[in-house]
Amino acid sequence: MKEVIIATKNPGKAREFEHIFSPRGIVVKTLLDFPEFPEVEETGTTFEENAILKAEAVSKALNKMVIGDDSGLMIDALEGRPGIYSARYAGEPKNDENNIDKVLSELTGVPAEKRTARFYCALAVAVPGQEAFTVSGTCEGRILEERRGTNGFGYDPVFFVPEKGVAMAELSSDEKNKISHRANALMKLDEMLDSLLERAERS
Ligand SMILES: O=c1[nH]c(=O)c2ncn([C@@H]3O[C@H](COP(=O)(O)OP(=O)(O)OP(=O)(O)O)[C@@H](O)[C@H]3O)c2[nH]1
Ligand SMILES: [Mg+2]
Repeated sequence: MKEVIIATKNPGKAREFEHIFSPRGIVVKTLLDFPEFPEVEETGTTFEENAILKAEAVSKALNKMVIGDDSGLMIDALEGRPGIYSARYAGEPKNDENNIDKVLSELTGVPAEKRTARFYCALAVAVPGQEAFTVSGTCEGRILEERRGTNGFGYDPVFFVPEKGVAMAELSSDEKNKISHRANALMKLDEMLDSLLERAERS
């Protein structure tokens, strides 16, 4: 059985990875399957550093290949915020609704053409005994003035995807997983993934 471990406790990310991997016959495990595993502290200053911190902590603990995902929303009118602080933008404990409210209030009065933003996803691959490496993907859009749709997670209800003409949260998971920052990053792993998984199976 091919299995990939993702170092995340975020159920929204977990669902997306399952959706992307299961048609390929790959079983996804996340930290939701290891509830005793503590949340990895994200002390890095970039998405890449944090993705590596997550992947390596879990890879060392389980002695297996692990993928870490650090992602977030970068809004041009807010000089790239919330960025690496996206999950906790409105403070602890992390709360998607409060984060959206904070972003919308900071953008009050900013016209549509200046509400450009992008999602960014860094994926780190940690293999025991090897140096971790990263790939990244983005997805361009614009911040709406109010929520639309109920799919996805995080800031999806206020992230307008121009190429689709709807909010990210109005897309089906099939549609989101074709165009998202996470899907674009994963695509860059695609060629390596089979050999990495075979090696992981043998280890
Ligand atoms: O609308 C969204 N659609 C997405 O597709 C998406 N991807 C990331 N994000 C935001 O960025 C934070 C990640 O922070 P993050 O990488 O630290 O993850 P997290 O803390 O939620 O879980 P973990 O993986 O660290 O366990 C998340 O909480 C969200 O606020 C997204 N928002
Ligand atoms: Mg996190």
